[in-house]
Formats: sequence, C-alpha cells, structure tokens
Amino acid sequence: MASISDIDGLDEATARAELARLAKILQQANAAYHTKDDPEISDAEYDSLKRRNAALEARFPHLKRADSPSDQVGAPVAEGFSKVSHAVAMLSLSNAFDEADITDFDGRVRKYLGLAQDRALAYTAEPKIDGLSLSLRYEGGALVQAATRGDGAVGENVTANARTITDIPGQIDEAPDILEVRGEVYMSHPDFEALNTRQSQNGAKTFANPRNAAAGSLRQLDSSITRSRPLRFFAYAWGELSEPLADTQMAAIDRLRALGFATNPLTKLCNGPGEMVDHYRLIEEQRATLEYDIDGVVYKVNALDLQDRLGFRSTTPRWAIAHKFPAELAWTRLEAIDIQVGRTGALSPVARLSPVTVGGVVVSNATLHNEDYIAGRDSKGQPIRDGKDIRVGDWVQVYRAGDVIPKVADVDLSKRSSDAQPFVFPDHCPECDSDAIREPGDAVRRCIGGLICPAQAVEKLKHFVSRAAFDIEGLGAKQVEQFYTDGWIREPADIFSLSARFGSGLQQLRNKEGWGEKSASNLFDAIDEKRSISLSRLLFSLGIRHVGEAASNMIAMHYGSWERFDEAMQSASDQAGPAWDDLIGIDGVGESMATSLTQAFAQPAERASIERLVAELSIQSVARPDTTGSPVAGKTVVFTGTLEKMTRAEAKARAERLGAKVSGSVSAKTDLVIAGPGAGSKAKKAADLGVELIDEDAWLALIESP
Ligand SMILES: NC(=O)c1ccc[n+]([C@@H]2O[C@H](COP(=O)([O-])OP(=O)(O)OC[C@H]3O[C@@H](n4cnc5c(N)ncnc54)[C@H](O)[C@@H]3O)[C@@H](O)[C@H]2O)c1
Ligand SMILES: [Zn+2]
Repeated sequence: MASISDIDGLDEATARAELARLAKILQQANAAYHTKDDPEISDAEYDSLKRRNAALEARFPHLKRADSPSDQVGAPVAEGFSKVSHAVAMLSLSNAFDEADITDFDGRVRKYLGLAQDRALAYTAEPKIDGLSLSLRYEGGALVQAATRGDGAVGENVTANARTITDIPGQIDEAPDILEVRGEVYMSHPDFEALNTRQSQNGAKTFANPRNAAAGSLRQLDSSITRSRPLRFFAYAWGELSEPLADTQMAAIDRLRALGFATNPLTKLCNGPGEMVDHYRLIEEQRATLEYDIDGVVYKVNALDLQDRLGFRSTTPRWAIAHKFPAELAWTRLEAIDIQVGRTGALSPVARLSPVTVGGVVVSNATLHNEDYIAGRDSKGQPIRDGKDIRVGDWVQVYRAGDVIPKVADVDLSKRSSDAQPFVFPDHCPECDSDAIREPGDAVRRCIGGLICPAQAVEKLKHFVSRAAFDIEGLGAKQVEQFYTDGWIREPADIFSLSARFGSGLQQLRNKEGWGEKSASNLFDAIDEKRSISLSRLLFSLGIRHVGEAASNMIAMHYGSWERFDEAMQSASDQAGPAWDDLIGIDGVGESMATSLTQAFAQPAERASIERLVAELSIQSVARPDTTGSPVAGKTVVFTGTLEKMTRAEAKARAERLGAKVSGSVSAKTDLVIAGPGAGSKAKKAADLGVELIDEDAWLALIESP
C-alpha cells in the first residue's frame, strides 16, 4: 500500500514524476470504478494512493497538476448516456479515519464560523450508504429527470431507469415547485445474492459487491434491465429548490420522509464530537445486521444557515465529513465450522459466515487456521485473543488484507448465547473416517488415510493438474474431480493411461455431459503434450508436503536429472549420511522438507504410485544456465511494490536465469531489494538492515548492462 513516509526526502524531479504517476493510476482507477463499475484496485489501496497524492501536493504545492486527482469528483459521463448539467454540483465528502479527525473537524468548523469553543455544535450523524448517488428532479411534483453524479458538474441521464425503482415516487404531493432530491441508490444483500446467482446461471458476469451491482444496474442503457434489478433508494440531501425545505438538516430529512422518500432510520442528531463518535460506534455494531452495505458514518452541521456560511472546497463541503470504517474489518455471525481435508491430509477448519462486505468484497468463508486457533491458543500453547475460544453462533470479526484469504480475527463474548458449546475438533477424517492424528510439534491434525482417503486423492490430483504443475489444457480441477468420482482416474499415472484405457471408449467420454468428440481427442492430445516435463515441475506436481515451487526449482537445479534425484532419495532414506547432508544443504530445503521428501519416497504405496507415473513420462534434465558474467549470479534478491515494466513472474524468471535467488522476504541474507511504487514494509526493512535498495529502472540497467 502506498505510504507517505518517504515524501519529506523526495527531490522535486522525483516528486513531479510521482505526481504524474499517481494522476494516471487514480484516473484509471476512477474510470474502472465509476464508469465501468468494475474496480481494478481495492478501496483501501485507492484511498491510500489518494492520500499519498495529497501529501505530495502539500509538500510541493507548486507541482500540483492542472488535472490533479484532488480536484476531481467521480468520472466523466460514460458513452451512450445523454448528459445532465447539475444546477447544484454533486460533490464528494472529505474523510476521517479516527476520533481525533472528528475533534479536528469540529474544531475547524467552529474556527471558520468564529464560534465559542464552550458551546457544543449540533451535527447529524447517519450511515454512509455504499451505493451511488442519484439526483431526482421534480417539477410541480412530477419526476422529470434523474441523473448520476458523473464528474460532479455533469451527470448521466438515467430518468427512465430511476422510474423503475419503487422507492422513488413518480409523483409527490405538496412539494416545492422545483425540488431536487438527492440520495443513494443501493442493493440489499439478499437481492445482491439472488442477482449474482441469476447472473452465473445465465453465464453472465457476477458483481464483486452490492455497490458495483447497484451502479451497474442503474447505469444501464436499456431500462428494462434496470427494471429487473431490485434497486432501493435512501434520500439524504437536495440540490436546486424553489423554496427551502427546512432550517436544519434533521428537519429537512423529516420533510423528505413526509414527502414520501425512504430516509435512513439510524440518522441521529448529536451534540458535539463525543455524541457523534458514540453514534458511530452504535452504527458500527449494527453494521453486520443491516441489509445493506455502509462504509462509514456521515456527520453534517445541523443548522442550514451555518452550512451556507461554511460553503465548499473544490470537491467537498466544509460542513460535512465521512467517518470511514476501517477498510478491512467487519463483524458478522459464524454460522458453522466445516472441516476440509487437504492434499496432505491436513484437516482445515473453515468458518461459514453470514455474508459481509469487507474491503469491497463479500466474504462468506474465512479460515480458522487450526484447532488451537479455535481454542484461543497459539502453537506454543500461549493464549491468543486473551484466550477467548470461538464457537458456532458467535459474533466474529473478519479480517482481510490484500488478496490474502479472509481470517476470523476476534470474537465478541458479550454477544455469545448462553447455550453456545465449545467447538470439538474431530479426531477422525470427515471424508474417510481414518484417524486424524496430530504429531508432536505439528499445529495441524492430519488424516492418516493417505491414498485411501478420497479427499486427499482428489486434492492431490487437483494439485497435479494445476497451473504451476502439469497444467493440462482441458483438465482442470472440475474434470479431475469428475473423473475421480467416475473411477476413471485414481492417481496421476492414470491420467496418462486414460487414452489407452478409453481410447476405444472415446464414446463414453463423448456421451458425458460437457464432452464432445472433439474435446475428448483434444484432451488426449493435451495430455500427450505434457508427457515431456521438466524435473522441477514434476517435483512440484507430486504435491509432497512442504515442497513448493521455489524448492522444487532448487532441488531440480541441484540434482539436474530424475535419475540422480531418485538415487539420492534412496540413499537419504535413513535420514543420515552424506546423501542426507547433501539434501538438507540445498538452499531453501530445511529439515522438515527433507524429511517429507524422503518419507514419500520410502513409503511403499506412494513410491509405487510415483514409479507408475514416471514410467509414463519423459523427464527433462536441467540445462544449467550459463551465468558467467552475470552481475547478479549467486545473489539473493527481493522484489517488492509494483513493477511497471514486467510482471512479477517475468522478473523472477529473468533473475533466476541470471543465477540470482529470488526470495519473498527481506533478511540479513538479502543482497538487493528492487522496490517499485507502493513498496511498504519490505523496503523499510531493507533500509533498516542496510540492504541495497534500487528501483526497477536501475535493476533493468544492471541486468541488461553488457
Ligand atoms: N477501488 C477503486 O478503484 C476506487 C476508485 C474510485 C473511488 N473509490 C472509492 O470511492 C470512494 C470515493 O468516492 P467518492 O468521491 O464518491 O467519495 P465517497 O463515496 O467517499 O463519499 C461521497 C459519497 O458518499 C455518498 N453518501 C452515502 N451516504 C451518504 C450520506 N448519508 N450523506 C452524504 N453522502 C452520502 C454520496 O453518494 C456521496 O457522493 C472511496 O471510498 C474510494 O475508496 C474506489
Ligand atoms: Zn481421510
């Protein structure tokens, strides 16, 4: 995530380039989010880039760009819509992230108005609905126009679409002659889920969250599509008026409700920051039980004459602020704990949650790690979460960071029902009923069923055909699972005997749902194509515990050929002696990896299965790259932040071809860190450790230098 800690030390040229880069990224993000309703980066990432931009502009005011993202609201009108000029601009809101920001806000307001500090100022506090804003224009009580915010000055004409929304009256009584009602269009959680189910049944695109679904549904060129999407509307503001609605924000909301609009029931009048923050807490607590997404609480100065005096900055009113919820945390109910069996037999507890939006993504499953974690202990038996255990039915806090799998982070004991029972972790495999055993020092309980455990067998097969492994076109996780269920494939070797066994039975495959004659013979071709495989891919594909992609590479490089590797596994099987020492001496191979490797090759059933597979293959030996003269041969390098000239995968592959070792984390052993924009803790750690830090261009210059 972008940080602002380095800004003080930037020179002008770097700052100018950085401002240009941020303008470009933010403009692209705005278009993806507001125009396509399909964001490319997370909201938290967006917000942090925007803060970085603002901090740069504050430090270098004269470098502020004419097209500064700070001065922009939303995105321009999308193609296909007719344009509506807003009589009163539709702006954004400034953000607050903690209590101190709220006290500051109140202080700024008073100072601007020259108010005494000893009398509390009244503000309204209401949920910030996570939808999109809409302006409805009524003339003589009749709805004549509806427009999106667009870029704040010019919005999209969506009148026909707005007419399909039942919360929006087409006609109102006793309204001012000209009345522009503004508010938020949103979609409820049940409607969102039903829509996504429908979309995927029809093979159409599904939406990441209710906000995107609402925006995508309202911003349709064909209003019959909007009609089929159940949208809702909350009114909370107004634009042009032929006569005032009221004297205060609160009374104006009441008036809008009296006119027939839905207003949010959690709107409250508060006296000063203390009460505002109290109401924020209350709303935060209710967040998971609301039927719609909110991403914070909006505070507005209650007296409308004071709002007028305060006025606006370029894109935000001075009289309001949005107090955002932490982006990546949310509370919800734990509905059930399921146990999944992985390819190494590990029993993993999975939390089934009442769906909640965390950082822009709907989360309904999260990891609970292992049985100790559920019980409130760490791997050393020390209490975590103050020793609180997690039970089915509990209120739990869900945490999500970046692309990482969501986690259950905390539990609220005050909401636990009195009959909640501690979770009993199974000591048998839920799939094959074999014993599930926990070895000393292992945090994980494992099914000992091995090859007889269908869950393990299927997971092993799925791993075997995955992208980084055999990657057989037309044979993905779904097909493998089906073939396993049908008894056609029990182990990897069976994949390669499929055509021999079923070549004549092509008919059978052809008759299968989803398989035509063409796809059947394509599949056999794709399988044959992968009979020739690199040693490192093969090693990774075996799915041996602890042996990941990087380790497979190192091992393959070390032994060079399958024959030498296989021989070494025999010699090292008693886990002592020179072959063993040689194995654990490989960079990146620890004792536990070496143990699981040698065990796999010593276990008769597993060994036999591997031999059957190898008999089907032609395994390529490793051609050692010539790294003489490479400036980075033997060096350990770390890539962090965003690379702009190539993907991470390409950068890694190139570095490795030049004899460098690419590591994921910075340590004292690191020789070089290549940091792109947005580099965070790793760059900092490198600086702390005195490790050389360069940017992508410098890296390219280094490796491309003759
Ligand atoms: N992920 C991305 O790529 C991306 C890109 C652009 C914007 N965003 C996200 O969008 C937000 C910024 O967009 P923004 O300029 O619309 O600001 P904003 O959404 O933070 O705040 C302004 C909006 O709040 C809405 N709102 C909801 N309830 C309200 C209430 N009770 N009173 C007043 N307004 C209320 C209005 O629609 C108003 O336009 C940020 O949260 C940002 O993370 C994300
Ligand atoms: Zn099992």
